[in-house]
Amino acid sequence: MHRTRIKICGITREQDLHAAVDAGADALGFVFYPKSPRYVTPEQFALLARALPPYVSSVALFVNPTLAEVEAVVRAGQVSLIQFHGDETAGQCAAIAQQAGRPFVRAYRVKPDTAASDLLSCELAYRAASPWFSGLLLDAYVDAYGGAGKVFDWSLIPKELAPRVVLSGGLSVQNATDAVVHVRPFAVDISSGVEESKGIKDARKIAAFVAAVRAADAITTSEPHHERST
Ligand SMILES: O=C(O)c1ccccc1NCC(=O)[C@H](O)[C@H](O)COP(=O)(O)O
Repeated sequence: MHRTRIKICGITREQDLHAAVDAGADALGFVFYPKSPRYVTPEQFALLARALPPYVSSVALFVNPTLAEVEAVVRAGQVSLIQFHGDETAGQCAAIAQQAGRPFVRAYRVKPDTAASDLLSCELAYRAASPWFSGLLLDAYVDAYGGAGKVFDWSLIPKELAPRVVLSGGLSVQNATDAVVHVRPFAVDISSGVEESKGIKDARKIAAFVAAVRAADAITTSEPHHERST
């Protein structure tokens, strides 16, 4: 049975970390962008990371970081993966990931006029730039670097790319089935859709989202690929 990986992003409290782990999340995201309402300091992360159980990945999110900023987080607590959300070039991501000794995901903010070839060539360029490149996270292009709760047009995602991407941007329990059944991404990522307020997660929304994704996985396992509705 296909199992869509799930990342719950923007964790700021230990109770929310436990809620996400208990619900069955595969990865937790921690935001190190000071302007974000979900920002945690390396010191806060150090305490949160000690509560992570084995085999749950921790993803450290940055916007145009220096190597020193990334290394401070990697030293503070267990970081499985770096996620770049700013205007970093492939070379900058590669250099920081190499120095930090961590794989990385490149966030790509999809515009209405983004072509399939843009996404495919971006993935190719990053794969060529670094053995530490893990994949693309596709998010909506809005006036924020991330965490905006906005959906982009999923029909822009090339079918051959979908199984390798993290689908992000405005996901919720309401659109989780559509996302999994019609896009069939490797993973989904959610922040706003499981919050009671920015940075404060709602355990019931987390559990409902994970359950919806798992139910959709059961559908895709039993049925051929559906044409996308959006
Ligand atoms: O979440 C933030 O506040 C944030 C700030 C700056 C850069 C990235 C940020 N989040 C990145 C994520 O991976 C979010 O989960 C992703 O953008 C989806 O967010 P949402 O649309 O709210 O589910």
